[in-house]
Amino acid sequence: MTAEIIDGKAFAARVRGQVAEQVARLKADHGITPGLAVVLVGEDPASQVYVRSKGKQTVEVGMNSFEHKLPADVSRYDLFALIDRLNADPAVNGILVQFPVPDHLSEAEIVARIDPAKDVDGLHIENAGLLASGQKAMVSCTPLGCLMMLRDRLGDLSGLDAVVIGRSNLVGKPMAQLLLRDSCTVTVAHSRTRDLPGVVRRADIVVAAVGRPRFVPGDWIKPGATVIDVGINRLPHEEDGGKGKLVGDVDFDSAVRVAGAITPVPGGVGPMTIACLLANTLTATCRVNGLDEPEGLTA
Ligand SMILES: Nc1nc(=O)c2c([nH]1)NC[C@@H]1CN(c3ccc(C(=O)N[C@@H](CCC(=O)O)C(=O)O)cc3)C=[N+]21
Repeated sequence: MTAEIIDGKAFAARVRGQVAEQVARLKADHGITPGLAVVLVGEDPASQVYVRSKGKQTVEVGMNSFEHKLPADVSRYDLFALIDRLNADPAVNGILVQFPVPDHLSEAEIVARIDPAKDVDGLHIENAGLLASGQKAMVSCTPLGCLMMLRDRLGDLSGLDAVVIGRSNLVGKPMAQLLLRDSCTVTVAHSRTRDLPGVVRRADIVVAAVGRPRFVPGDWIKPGATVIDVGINRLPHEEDGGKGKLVGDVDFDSAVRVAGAITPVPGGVGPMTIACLLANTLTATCRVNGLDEPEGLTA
C-alpha cells in the first residue's frame, strides 16, 4: 500500500482563494480592507525569506501588508513602542512578530504586549486560555492548517485516536486542544514519553512537531493512519551534497508505504501555515467589526 500524499500547496492555494473572495466582499460591502503587520527583528536569512513570502501573499489576497524591520540590537522599549502603535492602528488587524528574536528580547513579553484581538499567531495567554476552555479564540496558524487538512481527509474526527508529538505553545498544545474539541482521544507525547513507538502505533492520526529530522520511522505508523508532518528541518549541506535539503520530522520514504495519507515536506504543512495566517487576519477583521465569521476558515 502507498499513502495518498496530501498536497498542502494546492490546499493552501484553495484557502487563499477563499480568503481573497471574502476580502473582496468585505471591501465591496463594508469598505474594509484587512491589514497584516509583520515585524522582523534582525537579519536572519531564513526569517527574511518567510517574511517576504508572507508579505507577497498578503497583497495577493487583497489585504494591506505592513512590514517593519528593526535592527538586531533594537531595545525592548523601541520594540514595545512599535507594538503599541500597531495595537492602536485601526488599519492593522493582525500583528505577527517573527520568531526567533535575539536573546536580549523575551518572546513571552512580546506576545503579552500584542492586543489579543490582533494576535494572529494565537500565542497570547488570553487566546490560549480561550482555546483551552472551548471558546472563540485566535488559533495558531500551523495547528489550524493541520486541522483543516485532517477534516478534509477524514471528515468527522470524533472517536479517533490522535497522537501529537511535541508540546510547544505554538504547535503541540494548541493542536491537542483542537483535536480534543473535535472529539479525538488525544495523547500528547514528548521527549520523556515512555515507549513512544508503542504510543504512536495506536494512533489513527499522528501529528509530528518535534523539530528533529526524520525522527518518526514508518514502522511506528499504524497501517492506514493519517500522518501530518509539521517539521521543517534543513539538513546540513554535507548530508545532501549542496543545497541544504528540507526534511520533516517523519521519515517520509518509509512512512509513505504504511500510512493512509501523509503530508510531504516541503509542500505540506508549511504553505498551509501562511494561508492560515491570512485566514486569521480576515477572522480578526470580521470580529473587530462585528461581522459574521468567515465561513470554513476558522476552527
Ligand atoms: N511568530 C511566528 N509565527 C510563525 O508562524 C513562524 C515564526 N514566527 N517564525 C518562523 C516559523 C516558520 N514558519 C514557516 C511558515 C511557512 C513555511 C513554508 O511555507 N515552507 C515551505 C518551504 C519553504 C522553503 O523551501 O524554504 C514548505 O514547507 O513547503 C515554513 C516555515 C512560520 N513560523
